[in-house]
Amino acid sequence: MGPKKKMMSIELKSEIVEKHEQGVRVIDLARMYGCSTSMICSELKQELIKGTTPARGVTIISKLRTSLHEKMEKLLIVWVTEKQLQGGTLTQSIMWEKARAIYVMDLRGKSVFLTGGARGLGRGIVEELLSLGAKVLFCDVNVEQGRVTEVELQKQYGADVVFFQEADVSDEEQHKAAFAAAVSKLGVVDICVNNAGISDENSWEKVLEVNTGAYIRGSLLALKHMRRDLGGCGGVIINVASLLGLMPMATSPVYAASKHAVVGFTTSWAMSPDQKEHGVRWCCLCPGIFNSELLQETLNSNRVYHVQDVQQYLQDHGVMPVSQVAQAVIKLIQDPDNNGAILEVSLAKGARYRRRQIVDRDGVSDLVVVDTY
Ligand SMILES: NC(=O)c1ccc[n+]([C@@H]2O[C@H](COP(=O)([O-])OP(=O)(O)OC[C@H]3O[C@@H](n4cnc5c(N)ncnc54)[C@H](O)[C@@H]3O)[C@@H](O)[C@H]2O)c1
Ligand SMILES: CCCCC/C=C\C=C\[C@H](O)C/C=C\C/C=C\CCCC(=O)O
Repeated sequence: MGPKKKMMSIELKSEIVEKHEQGVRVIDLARMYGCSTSMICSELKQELIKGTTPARGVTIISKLRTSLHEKMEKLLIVWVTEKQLQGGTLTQSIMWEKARAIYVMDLRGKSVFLTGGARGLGRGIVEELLSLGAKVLFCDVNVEQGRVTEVELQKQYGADVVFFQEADVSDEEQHKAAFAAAVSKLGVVDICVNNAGISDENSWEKVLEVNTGAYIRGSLLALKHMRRDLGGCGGVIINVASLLGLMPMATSPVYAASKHAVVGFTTSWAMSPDQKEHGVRWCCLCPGIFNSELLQETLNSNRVYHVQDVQQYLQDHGVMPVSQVAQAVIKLIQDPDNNGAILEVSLAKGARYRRRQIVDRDGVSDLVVVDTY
């Protein structure tokens, strides 16, 4: 016979639920009440789904309003009152801007692990994060460039806020060691950006290893570290895919396959019924072509088919600067309500959330498209 399950009184259960709503972590509740974290999780879950009716659904949703939401509303009211006392003019759009500024995730002191930060978009994202007060450990296979970038950024932002770690993310041990270095240097990883990518139609195994395999491994490493129900602090996982994760392109079948896989993986994890307990938010970035070394190297090689079509396209349409795409990553990170989001970025239309497709499980032809976020 296995160990007897510890019984909990209704009073004790509601005390636990109340403490959890006030922000006490699952692991601390387990310590406080002398039981396992899984027992606490199952009590919290049962409480949430027990006897759900439309009216109760509304109550549950209003319970999900965190103390953070309330704190933000209070800050906004104080700000509006002060403005009115000073006789300032307040338009709806000014208030909206301020509400957004209060609402977005504050990056000061947040810790980030990013892959492929030596140059290109990775470096651009690191710079944006540092300018907003975050601390970053980035890894890269290009040691020489990684060190140069580290020195330049340390000079600008401080020696204790940005670190480089050599790692080829297609190598499991190196990738894990780089993530562990981030935890050890920064204390915790709040945000994980999987960005390192390559484009080479002559080498499909390598492309899948770097663009897909390492993204899956990196996401799972981050999830395990961040999961609130396992004692972590929650967090955000951003996977840099591509417009070619959403559409086909004759130039790049392998690359497109590698990026479609990332979108499928990320958006599927975002749908986990346990997502609220994990406290981990999943998002995809899908940019069009931007001006990085990867683009230049690809255009000067035989790594894509019909390269002259790409050159023509770029001549006709132009190309985005890295900074525009890096700022879109910040938008994704800062919006606290966008779990499962796909943010497209293009020169023609800027950064736009992709409208969500609700696909009937009997088939995908009758799409229902809904606006979200
Ligand atoms: N450039 C574009 O037009 C474009 C468009 C959409 C999406 N993307 C994606 O954006 C991401 C960044 O691309 P970029 O244009 O800045 O490329 P980039 O080549 O300029 O920078 C990528 C960085 O990743 C590093 N890297 C590559 N393989 C690695 C590995 N195995 N381990 C560790 N580091 C590795 C490189 O050394 C480099 O520093 C990629 O995932 C790419 O697929 C690029
Ligand atoms: C298209 C192959 C060019 C190869 C350049 C190297 C890597 C870049 C890969 C990108 O992920 C490609 C992304 C999108 C290309 C697709 C459509 C272009 C639309 C561009 C726009 O509106 O900005």
